[in-house]
Amino acid sequence: MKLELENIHKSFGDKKVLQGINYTFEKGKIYGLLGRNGAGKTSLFNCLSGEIKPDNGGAFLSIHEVKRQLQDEDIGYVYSLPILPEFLTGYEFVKFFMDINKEKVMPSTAIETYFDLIKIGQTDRHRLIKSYSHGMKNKIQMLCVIITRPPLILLDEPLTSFDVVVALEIKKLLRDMKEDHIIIFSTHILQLATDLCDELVVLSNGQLEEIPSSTLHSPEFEEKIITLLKDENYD
Ligand SMILES: Nc1ncnc2c1ncn2[C@@H]1O[C@H](COP(=O)(O)OP(=O)(O)OP(=O)(O)O)[C@@H](O)[C@H]1O
Repeated sequence: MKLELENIHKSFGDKKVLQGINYTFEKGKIYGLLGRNGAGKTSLFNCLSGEIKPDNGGAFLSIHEVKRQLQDEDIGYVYSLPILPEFLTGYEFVKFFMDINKEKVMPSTAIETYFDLIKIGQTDRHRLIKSYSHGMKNKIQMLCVIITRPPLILLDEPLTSFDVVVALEIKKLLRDMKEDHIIIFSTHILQLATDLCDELVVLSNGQLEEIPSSTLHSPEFEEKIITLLKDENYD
């Protein structure tokens, strides 16, 4: 399975954010997406998820050599600012989510098991989402991805809001899931990127550039990334 991005452009007014994104992501790998503040990482994710429409270009999923347009249901997106119904309890929301995705939920997995996995305790699962911390809301979003297991998983800066125990758990889970999924996550934390990712791509000046995997664990890695990111043009 491959995700092929072809010539994606996006501008907001005069600001050219994405200027011809061409890249092929493959299943079996976790990709780290790096870029400076305002480089366009969230815009790229939003173009893929259909939140915003690119001005040009498109995204395609190839499964067993059959290529088709990427569709909403192919994507699990964990937003950096979680969007959840605040008037429901965590339990009510997850139950609802499992009900509407009945055909994708593993029948043997109970809702309680999912909450145990993300370490939201008995009392908290029955509290309103509006009272949840940022990290707890992110855990619920992450759970939605875990429940439906879509082929493409986009994670916008999620792990930084998890406590160390959950972050470790989620990292393990992502490593297990990568065999059957394309996982792309954006982060500003270089150590997390090198620790978790098989490939790193940098979004700079509106384009995606791959960092050779040989550099990933080399002593010059940090310096090379900083140099690359410093090249970003600002206007
Ligand atoms: N809806 C919008 N309207 C106007 N400008 C936008 C909109 N969305 C994003 N931008 C602009 O596009 C640029 C890229 O923003 P984006 O959020 O994609 O960057 P990012 O790489 O995710 O940044 P960060 O690392 O700070 O989260 C920024 O200059 C931002 O102000």
